[in-house]
Amino acid sequence: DDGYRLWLKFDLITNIQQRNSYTQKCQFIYSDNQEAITKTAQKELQAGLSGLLGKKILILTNLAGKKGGIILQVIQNEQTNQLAEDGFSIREENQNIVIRSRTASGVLYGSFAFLRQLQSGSSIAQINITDSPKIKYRMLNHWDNPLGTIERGYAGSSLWKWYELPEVIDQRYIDYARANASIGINAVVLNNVNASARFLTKEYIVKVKALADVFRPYGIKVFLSLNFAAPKLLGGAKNSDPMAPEVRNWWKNVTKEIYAAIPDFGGYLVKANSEGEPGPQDFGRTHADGANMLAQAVAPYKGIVIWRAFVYAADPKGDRFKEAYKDFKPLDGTFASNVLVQVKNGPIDFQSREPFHPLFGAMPKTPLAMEFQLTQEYLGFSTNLVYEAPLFKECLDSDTYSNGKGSTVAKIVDGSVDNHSLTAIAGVANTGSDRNWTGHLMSQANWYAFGRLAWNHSLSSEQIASEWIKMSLTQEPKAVATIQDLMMKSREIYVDFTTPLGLHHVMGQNIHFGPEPWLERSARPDWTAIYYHRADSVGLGFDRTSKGSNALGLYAKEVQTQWGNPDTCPLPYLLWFHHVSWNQKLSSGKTLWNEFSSRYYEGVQSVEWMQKQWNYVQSSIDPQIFADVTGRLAAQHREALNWRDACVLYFQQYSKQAIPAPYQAPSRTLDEMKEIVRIYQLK
Ligand SMILES: CO[C@H]1[C@H](O)[C@@H](O)[C@H](O)O[C@@H]1C(=O)O
Repeated sequence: DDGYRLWLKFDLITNIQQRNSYTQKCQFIYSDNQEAITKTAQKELQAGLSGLLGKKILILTNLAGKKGGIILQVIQNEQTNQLAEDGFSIREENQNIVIRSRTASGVLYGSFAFLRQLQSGSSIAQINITDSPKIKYRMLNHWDNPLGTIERGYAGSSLWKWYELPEVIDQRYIDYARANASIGINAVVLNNVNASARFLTKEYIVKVKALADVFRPYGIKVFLSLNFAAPKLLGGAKNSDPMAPEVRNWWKNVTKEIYAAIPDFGGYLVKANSEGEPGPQDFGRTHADGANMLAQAVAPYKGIVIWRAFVYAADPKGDRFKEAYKDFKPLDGTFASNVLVQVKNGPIDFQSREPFHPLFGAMPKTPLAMEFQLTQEYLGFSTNLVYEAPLFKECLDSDTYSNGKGSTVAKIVDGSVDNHSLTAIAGVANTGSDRNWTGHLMSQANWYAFGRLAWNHSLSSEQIASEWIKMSLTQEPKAVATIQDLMMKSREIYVDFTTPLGLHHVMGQNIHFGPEPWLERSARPDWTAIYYHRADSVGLGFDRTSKGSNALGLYAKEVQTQWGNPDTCPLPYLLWFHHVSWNQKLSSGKTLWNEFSSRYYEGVQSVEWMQKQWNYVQSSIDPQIFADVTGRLAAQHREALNWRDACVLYFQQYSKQAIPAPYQAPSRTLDEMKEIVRIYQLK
């Protein structure tokens, strides 16, 4: 069905003139390279072209001077040496279209890029495209658990059926690999960073190998998240101290076993000393000690270690914003050369809007990987339409000024500012066993956008949306424009009805899709809402200037200037950095209270606007998809009303001011809202 096929639909092109013009140039496929990945490229081209053109396109075994077809060429020459590894060119030469790269993977990406031209109706006359990935490892991180659940997964259960593997190979594994390859994703971490040690057992290594064998012909490397206490849990070691020879040996041996089964295994992803996970600090060692021990174990096989910087200690008087910086910045320059430190886009935790993480630009001697979250933990799960490309771009385009103007986060991550060739970007996957993969059909666009931006972070959100819509939903120009507009506004709309003006972390303790701004008690002080919003009779927001926590001081001077003055700080970041009084006039001309409370109402109205816009495109959309998205928008509207009523009523207790005209006070009371949230969270 339509949802399952993602953006790889390849239905017959109905415009006959256009189809004929393509057919003329796509009469056959030929390759003189027979690597497995090149064969995949041939097969994908054949399937795609045959669907689009409505006739079987043959794969030739002998070119014999034929013209009018597609030639795949893996070759090292002056031209391909100009491209990054896996870069490609697509050119018309001697009346054939040549897709050329230094690597078979490059030819595969070129083939999908070529298909994309046809799928979106672009001209291929005198085609001349060169394209190279800006980042080396373009990864999905699955937070999948061995028993099939997914941490923060909202699209069904895990794709990996561990109990059936290695004997049973589900067709879905192959379809998943195709989808990734089509957007340039070349690495996959199979399991949750809150990791079970069982993935390092013999029993599981053969299962992982089975998946690696499926993914290899699509150019995808497999990684595992590891449990740092595994030597003790599995190996019977006394403890897991990374300086203990017994422990180091254990890792060496298990790594050897993995590489014996999977020679191109990518390496390890590690969450250590974070949220209760074990780590080197348990033994008085540093993150670098832990990472370097593992780096040494994988180095003989050219593996890498990706060490997460998502750490924060329980200090009720401190500022969680600063924790990772405090732990990691001093370690810059002490990591082995095959270690990357993976940093979330923002300093807290995947909120609907965060300033960029202050570690970007602060560790020039260490390659930093970006971690985005595709799964919508704080973006309305799978009932809310939130197109994430603008969120990703906002972070990637932020200037750290670490090495002068233009040292954007993107250029830190792609290695160009500090001259790193080991580079990576990760997206926490939003896939699951649902028929349409992502729960909300429109969330497929987030998977797609992540892949496209991982390849080329300078693409615009608009362009990516338009590509995706044309391949996934419709090519009817008015519908494309309407849906694109709706997607482009969707993230800001979500921010408005949940956490406007830089408010953050006021979601339910358990229901991250709903509000709980009144939350005062939690297992950890820095998990409560009141820790973050700091509402009082004077105003609202977390003072992170030098008069407050001074988290702002972690950024370059230029950034401090941008955000440090409450009168000039852009409104989207205001409450991230300032405690602003309720009556303060903002740059919008309204007082804080009026602007803040109005945003909730405008946000709800905007959801109604999205519903209307979606209705306009009905005739251009597959009926099942149309109905499903219609239903989800209605659910989103219900949730938006909950956010609005809960938040304006709660914060009104502090502002003690009326809801500004023309808006009307909610018809529900604060106690009623608390009861709704309480019941949601009952076990
Ligand atoms: C995997 O655990 C997650 C946790 O579920 C999630 O609420 C938070 O976003 O971050 C953690 C992390 O990124 O480690």
